[in-house]
Amino acid sequence: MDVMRVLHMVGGAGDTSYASNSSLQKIAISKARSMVEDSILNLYGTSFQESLNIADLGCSSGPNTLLVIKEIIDVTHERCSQLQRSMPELRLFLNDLPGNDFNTIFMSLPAFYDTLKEEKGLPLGTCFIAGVPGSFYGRLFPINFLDFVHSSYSVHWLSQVPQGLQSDMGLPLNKGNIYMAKSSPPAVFKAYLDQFQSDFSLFLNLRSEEMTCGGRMVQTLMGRKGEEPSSGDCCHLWELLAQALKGMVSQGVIKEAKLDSFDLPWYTPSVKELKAVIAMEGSFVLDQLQITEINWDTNDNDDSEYYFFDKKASGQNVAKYVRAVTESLLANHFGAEIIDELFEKYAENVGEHLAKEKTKHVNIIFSMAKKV
Ligand SMILES: C[S@@+](CC[C@H](N)C(=O)[O-])C[C@H]1O[C@@H](n2cnc3c(N)ncnc32)[C@H](O)[C@@H]1O
Repeated sequence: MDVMRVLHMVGGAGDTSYASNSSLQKIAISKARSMVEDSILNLYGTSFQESLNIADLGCSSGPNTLLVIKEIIDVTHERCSQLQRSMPELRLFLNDLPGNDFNTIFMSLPAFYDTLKEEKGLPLGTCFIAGVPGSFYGRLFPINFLDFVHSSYSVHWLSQVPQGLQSDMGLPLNKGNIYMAKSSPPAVFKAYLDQFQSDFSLFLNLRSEEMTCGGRMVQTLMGRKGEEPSSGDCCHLWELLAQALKGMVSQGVIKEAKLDSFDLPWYTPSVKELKAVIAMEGSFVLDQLQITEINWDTNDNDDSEYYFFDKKASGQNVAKYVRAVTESLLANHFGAEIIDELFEKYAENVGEHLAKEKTKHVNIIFSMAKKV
């Protein structure tokens, strides 16, 4: 599968779109806010440049896309007001793969510029927003260009399904699974880790070329707390999806060989694995790093005493946001006609699981500066 060509979040604003089903990622963005603020203040508060070039990598389309941009504009604006300086010109670049729904973003820009003017008194000509289609596993910007890079929930996507998931005879090694699972053989864990190390190292190397010395980066990735590669906090979500697919194999809706040849281009690193790649690649100094957790059921994240668990509603909530991010890959491999049924089964599996055990996603948020 050519991941860079096939992968895209469900576009538009319909019931199954990413725009309507990205509450998980919205919570993740809010958890990284203080690190973004610190990085921008560090960057701008010492240099007072006339312009800042800023990129959001893997911006997708929907409310979150402009949320991050608004946060960056707000913090720069507040800082300038405190210092009684005029705003630098902000050049904001929204990057995603070419299949991303950039049209929806572009159509929302006039209203966004109006909001900036009404809320902040920022006239047109203070912020320039542009789309940059392309893979962040390739060069996207000129040399020494970017002052700040942000990326949330994107770099855990690998550039390709790892090589090495087949035996020498070409037989699938990860039979019945779609990601690293407890029943996966060691070669599968190795193949996934190798791919992550090579992709993340390439990502850092490319950004180090594009970023200015002292330029800053803030990233949020889904990760795992422990070193055990198939631990529940990162893999169970996919084991339940594999279970739903297996059910469809038993019913004869999907061929077993089709399931055996599908693996997700995705990796949830541990902090140790992440730090090792940053150190080995060598272009960046790690500044802050934090682990946060978000309940799978995103309606249950404000610790409200008024939250009542509803197995069906919780299962459907999780299934909707998982569908919004994986539908393009699954439909490409298994056919679009299985998707509705698959996610009905998946919602049931997730509901059953959550009835037994409240489960959380693990996020690693970190900030780095490019070495001078
Ligand atoms: C789950 S979305 C996150 C979107 C947004 N940052 C948010 O937090 O809501 C992940 C995005 O990363 C993008 N992505 C994955 N691999 C990419 C790559 N190699 N280059 C650029 N974008 C990529 C996907 O297309 C998708 O839009």
